[in-house]
Amino acid sequence: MGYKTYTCPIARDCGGCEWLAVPYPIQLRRKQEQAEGLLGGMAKEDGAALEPIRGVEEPVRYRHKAATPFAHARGGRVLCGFYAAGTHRIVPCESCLAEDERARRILNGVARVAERLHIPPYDEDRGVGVLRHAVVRCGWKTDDVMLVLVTRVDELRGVERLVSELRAECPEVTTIAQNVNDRRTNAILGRRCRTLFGPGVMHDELLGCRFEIGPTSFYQTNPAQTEVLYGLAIEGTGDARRVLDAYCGTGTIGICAAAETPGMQVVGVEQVQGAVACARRNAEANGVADRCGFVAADATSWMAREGAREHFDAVIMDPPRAGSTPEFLTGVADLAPGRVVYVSCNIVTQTRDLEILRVHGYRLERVCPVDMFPHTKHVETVVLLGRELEKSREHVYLDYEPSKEIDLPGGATYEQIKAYVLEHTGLKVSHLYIAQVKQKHGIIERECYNKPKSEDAKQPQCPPEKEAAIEAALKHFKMI
Ligand SMILES: C[S@@+](CC[C@H](N)C(=O)[O-])C[C@H]1O[C@@H](n2cnc3c(N)ncnc32)[C@H](O)[C@@H]1O
Repeated sequence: MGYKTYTCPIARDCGGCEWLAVPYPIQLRRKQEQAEGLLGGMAKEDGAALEPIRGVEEPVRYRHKAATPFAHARGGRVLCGFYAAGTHRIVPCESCLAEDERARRILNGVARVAERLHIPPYDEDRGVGVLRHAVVRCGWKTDDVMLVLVTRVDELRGVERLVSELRAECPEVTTIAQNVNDRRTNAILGRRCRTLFGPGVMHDELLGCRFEIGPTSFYQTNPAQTEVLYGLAIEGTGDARRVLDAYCGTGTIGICAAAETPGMQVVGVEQVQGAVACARRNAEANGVADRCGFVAADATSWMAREGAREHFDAVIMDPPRAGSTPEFLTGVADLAPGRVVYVSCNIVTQTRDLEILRVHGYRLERVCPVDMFPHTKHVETVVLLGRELEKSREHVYLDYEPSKEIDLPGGATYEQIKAYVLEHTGLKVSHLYIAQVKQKHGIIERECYNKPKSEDAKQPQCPPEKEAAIEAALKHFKMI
């Protein structure tokens, strides 16, 4: 076929690049099909464009973060590398073509130093030993390199010697942190950190903004494709003035959006305290602190407590693989932003969550897959949703005034009525039909919702079974 393919001496054993032998254009086609398989039906129903996947020119050296576990080997040797697919057997690796060249060299250097200084690797079966993992992150637009040593215990004997040997072995490293993970879990990082050398943080740049990254902060692994991903997300906010950046990490998307859009205000919500502290410093460093605020909280609890009182024109959400929660998504729908941009690294949970937003009147407008991890089956997607209500307002209800509706004692919003009818009868009812039934019962006056664009503009009449379903909902919400 003439396609370039890549080889790796440990490809057979290492579980990392499962599609390495597949030519890159075919990998992209498979990912496109994966996105179409899960999101295609919804996109078609909503009339949204499922755009071609954004791939890369040269699918190598794209990972700027790399990690290794450690294990004992005969003769006091310390092993590091990748776990063989589906096992906890370590496959040593000299150089990985997916990673920044510095990363593996540094991780192997850590193993050599641990061996020399007799620092025992963690034994996960017995829960003993000290050194669990090392994580290295290399700057894309900077020369910063952060090394994080993950240990089972706080105390590191001979720490000064350890640091000086690591610096001699890995001169590229600009900061070293220790992270303590004392839990018997597969999660790499624990909660406690301390700086062993250098500033304890590193910096990198995305879309012209400079970001501080801490040892436990989430920061995208593939920075070049992150710019593509963020560009799509920012484009998706349209002309929004006030934006919620939910699951914001170190504030990267919101800060890039605010830096690009004069006057835009951003509220970021993130559960990792350290990442929020970085986000605040990042907003300062990029001159947008007066327009960007960050809250350390679980997104769902924040939405229930504070979010419900806010107004946003657009919501960007970028949750972890597990996706969001029904409570958060319902909270978003209640806030009724004109646009929702859902960035995801797991289309399965994204599809589940999008269904909830659709029940509340949101419709897919664009679906953009992005390849963040060549040679793997992972695909990231940016889905842009608009509010059906906005469209109907524009097209049918020129004089619609939501405040009159929402202010009614015991009243429910149009979206709540629609959701109730759908849940109890399976019928989809439009804003217009609800308005007609409300008018029939004297809840609203004609002038406030229904002014045809022209004399001959057609208004379909609510069919009897939908009228009965809407009346049941109005009774349920004690509106009639
Ligand atoms: C996929 S990352 C996205 C971060 C950021 N948007 C970026 O591009 O760097 C998901 C983020 O959600 C945070 N997170 C996970 N669960 C959360 C929750 N329940 N509430 C708030 N943030 C959460 C994680 O700590 C992580 O920073």
